[in-house]
Amino acid sequence: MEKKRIVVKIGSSSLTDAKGQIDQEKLLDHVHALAALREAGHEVLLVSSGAVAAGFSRLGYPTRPITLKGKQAAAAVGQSLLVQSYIEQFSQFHIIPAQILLTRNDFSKQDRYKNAYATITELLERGILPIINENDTVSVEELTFGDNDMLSALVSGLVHADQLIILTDINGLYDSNPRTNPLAQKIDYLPEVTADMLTAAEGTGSKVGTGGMKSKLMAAKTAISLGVKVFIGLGQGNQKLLDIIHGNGNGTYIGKEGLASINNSRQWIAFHSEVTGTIYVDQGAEDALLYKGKSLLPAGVFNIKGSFQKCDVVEVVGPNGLLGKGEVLFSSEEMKKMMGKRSEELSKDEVLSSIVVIHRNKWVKA
Ligand SMILES: Nc1ncnc2c1ncn2[C@@H]1O[C@H](COP(=O)(O)OP(=O)(O)O)[C@@H](O)[C@H]1O
Ligand SMILES: N[C@@H](CCC(=O)OP(=O)(O)O)C(=O)O
Repeated sequence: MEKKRIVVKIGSSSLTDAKGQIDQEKLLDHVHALAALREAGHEVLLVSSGAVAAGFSRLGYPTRPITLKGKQAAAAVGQSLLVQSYIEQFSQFHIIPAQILLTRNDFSKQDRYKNAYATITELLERGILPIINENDTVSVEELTFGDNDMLSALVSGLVHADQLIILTDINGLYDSNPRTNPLAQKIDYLPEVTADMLTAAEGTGSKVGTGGMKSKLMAAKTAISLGVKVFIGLGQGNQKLLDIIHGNGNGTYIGKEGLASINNSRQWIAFHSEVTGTIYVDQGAEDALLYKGKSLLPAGVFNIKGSFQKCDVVEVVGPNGLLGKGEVLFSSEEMKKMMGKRSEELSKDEVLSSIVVIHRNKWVKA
């Protein structure tokens, strides 16, 4: 049997009740299934929502709070209750969980991103089961992942998972919301996430969850572009996750077979980096970058905008518009002196150790 790396995301509605209590029976069902997946030899990471939903009633809120401070306070209480339940339930299977709380900044700063990867890999190598959630108590609205569906997609890419399983309270994607349209048809397989599908998934989800089906589909789109196939749906009993990875799950499978994984440098540039400048290139450079798989050389650059440092990420614009993003090997000041010059002229300059502006391994197409 081939050992797989699986990320399982469990939504609030699959862990808690509407009154704001952890549903221990539901949680135990998930724990059983996660343990069975490991027992079968697979590596497992869990992205668990439910902190706000598990915490709000203890603070005296009648429903899930809507203010930022209310959600953060509820998450602070609920996260520890959740992890306490996981530790207790996993102990029956001799599985040691590790709590990892991430913020958007942990992805956008490259050193933190690399560090998160190293730590998670170390935990997996030592047989620990990482339980990941957003660090809700310190995340501010503009700096969040949006929801845990997107967090789970980004985590799947980071760890090069074979599959992302999003467990929710409905058996997959329908062509319109089945809670409001009794004629809605279930979709068993989706090769890719289209704009039409995103429209079909509009509408709010449960009272305790956040994003509804649309946020799951947007996450699926991201996971697929990171090379990870996705399942969205539900199941019951300890075999449910094994059934899902064997193609017998009750839900929607998304993504074609044989998706290519993307290395972490490229993932970081494409999805997490902050762009600090723009480089304008001519037709020859556009062809080299887009169709010939080559690095960008100074001769093809005719203008730059913004102030950037070596190793910053910049956008590259060609005669036909935005081409992509890449890690630049010279600062904007150095670039001003270099642009338009042919490599032979530049290599005479001993100050410059390299004449590549953006290396092809640190470049991603738009
Ligand atoms: N096209 C659709 N297909 C399936 N579910 C949909 C669709 N549009 C909206 N939904 C809603 O999305 C809900 C799942 O999202 P949500 O409650 O946020 O789950 P979770 O808490 O698991 O993240 C479903 O219960 C359903 O009401
Ligand atoms: N970090 C939040 C996640 C909220 C969230 O995305 O919930 P869900 O839509 O149920 O996955 C929490 O733990 O409550």
